[in-house]
Amino acid sequence: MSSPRVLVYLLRRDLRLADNPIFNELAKTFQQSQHPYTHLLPVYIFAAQQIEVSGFLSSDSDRSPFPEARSNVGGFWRCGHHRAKFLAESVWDLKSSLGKIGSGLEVRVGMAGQVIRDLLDAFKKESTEVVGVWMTDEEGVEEKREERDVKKAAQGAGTDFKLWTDEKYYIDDRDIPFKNPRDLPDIFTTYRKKVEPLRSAPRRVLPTPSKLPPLPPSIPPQPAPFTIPTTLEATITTLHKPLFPFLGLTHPPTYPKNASSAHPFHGGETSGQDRIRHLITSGSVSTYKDTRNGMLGLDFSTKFSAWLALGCITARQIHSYLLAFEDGTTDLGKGVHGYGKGENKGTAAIRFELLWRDYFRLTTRKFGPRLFRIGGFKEDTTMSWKYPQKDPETQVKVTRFLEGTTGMGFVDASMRELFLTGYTSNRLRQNVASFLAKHLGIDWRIGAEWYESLLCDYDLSSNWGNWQYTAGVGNDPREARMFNPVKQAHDYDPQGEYVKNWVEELRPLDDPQLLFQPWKMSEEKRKELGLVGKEIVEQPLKRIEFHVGRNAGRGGGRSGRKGGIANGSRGGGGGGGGRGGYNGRGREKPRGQWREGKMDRAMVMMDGV
Ligand SMILES: Cc1cc2nc3c(=O)[nH]c(=O)nc-3n(C[C@H](O)[C@H](O)[C@H](O)COP(=O)(O)OP(=O)(O)OC[C@H]3O[C@@H](n4cnc5c(N)ncnc54)[C@H](O)[C@@H]3O)c2cc1C
Repeated sequence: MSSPRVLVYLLRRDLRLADNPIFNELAKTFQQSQHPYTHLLPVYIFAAQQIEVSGFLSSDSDRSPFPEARSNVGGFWRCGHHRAKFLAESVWDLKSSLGKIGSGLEVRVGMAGQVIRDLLDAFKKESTEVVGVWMTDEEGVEEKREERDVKKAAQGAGTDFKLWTDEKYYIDDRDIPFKNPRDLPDIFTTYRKKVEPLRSAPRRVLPTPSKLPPLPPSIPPQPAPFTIPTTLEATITTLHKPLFPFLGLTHPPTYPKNASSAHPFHGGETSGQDRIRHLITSGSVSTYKDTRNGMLGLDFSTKFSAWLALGCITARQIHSYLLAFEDGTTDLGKGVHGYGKGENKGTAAIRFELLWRDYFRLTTRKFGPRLFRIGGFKEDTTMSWKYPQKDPETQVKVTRFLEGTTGMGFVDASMRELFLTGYTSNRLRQNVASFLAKHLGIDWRIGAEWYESLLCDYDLSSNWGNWQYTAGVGNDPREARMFNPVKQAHDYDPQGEYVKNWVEELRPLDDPQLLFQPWKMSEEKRKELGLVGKEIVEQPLKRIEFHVGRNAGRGGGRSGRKGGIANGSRGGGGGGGGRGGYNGRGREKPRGQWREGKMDRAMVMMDGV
């Protein structure tokens, strides 16, 4: 038998078998009688700069050679418990799928360049030829550095290196209507118009391989001081070990009795695909536009984001399922509202949102490190931010913001939901970001970093781009936009069900006004509920005088807001018709009035537009 020729495929945020350009190429070449490699080694690395890996140390006396994976501004763990779990599940799901078609997946920890160097050295020692190292590209400063390091390691070992484009976005890179990233329009709508009609924009999905080259006969082990667990459960425990207790919070939110999570999903291509099929067969894709501003339940929005972020599914796969449903070309969804009837406002709205994701990714390509700077893409130095590191009062506010005890019911419920489930809806993300950046005037990057730590669906471009957008330093043409979290709560959570779900101590209250701003409670009520002395009641970080208008609350709640501002509104990133999008109906008249003590007059008080 001839000696093995190994190809290494370093997986990153492309954790899927289907519609994967590299696996597709490997499967195709492997079918040919002559192929340049005999074995394939798929490798996934828990990257030490982004995920704390000290839990993988072989013994308690070992020390990690890497600095702690903490964020720059707030010092938070960069990958918190929810995403660590979702990621481990995604890696293990792919490992299992690869195992079923004659391959497998090796897991490593460390810095990518070093891991590849160690691997190539070890193969060399046992005289195994490695013919190439392949990986897909990602936007982002660290990600680009990783690519350069891996390339250097491969070339240093005399091995070919190839960087592939991961085709997980809606519009294929080859079809973007400009070559130079600098030519990306600074306004989403301008970009959208260049790539419409969206329904015919994506390329076809690639076939799923049914057979891949085998793993090499001998695989070098993970070098000391780390040991790789052999089960999913052990991997999750290992990733979680350094993160507790409670990501550093002194008073972390506790799970309210019977609270329902909007994100009980598991990571991996298998569950991601199941989710797409579920939304088709339940008809949720057709109702999406009316429900997408909901906050409670599983299906008000697609929840595709976490799978998309890790590349477990691709945007064009979603598009292709939608096409089949709209055209009635498969039986999936047969009999369901909208089946075989062409594009409807729900399916069009999903495409529209997926394009936002593409767009934010392209802004990262255009602006590079400006993504993380306080002045944002705009390099705006005119805003005066409050920094917790410089001011103890701001530090206290930040802690209360993170723990969900600001006294602004809508914001607190969302921050608790985020901490406890790893998800919070787009509507809430906009309100939370606006509250931190515009009402409290605090360094918006604290919020972006906390989201990075906690969101299951954390995505570099969507997260930082949206935070910038809402903070007024990014790509929002109306930078003075500001959400009124009280009005938003009345509009989108008229009965206060969402706030009650997550802020348990307020559940006995019936009046939404008190749920949204508990400081409005009478002394008597405070005593009755045992809330005397509690910060959320006695020391709100913000008081907003808001008087409910005649129509407030109409049509809100779980099913979104029929006839309300939701249909024509969208704050930071993620659009709606009001910005010239699909089926926009424009903006509704404000239904309440609000006033705030020291509000910057230059700011426009927005109701969610
Ligand atoms: C401050 C802030 C931070 C955010 N951080 C992230 C993040 O880290 N990762 C992330 O995927 N999204 C982020 N978003 C965007 C959006 O909130 C989520 O994509 C969405 O809530 C995920 O739920 P869903 O999949 O049910 O969305 P749906 O409403 O069902 O939308 C379908 C898909 O469209 C894309 N999408 C929708 N809205 C946006 C948007 N505004 N920007 C970019 N893509 C969008 C997502 O891929 C989403 O899965 C952020 C938004 C804000 C305001």
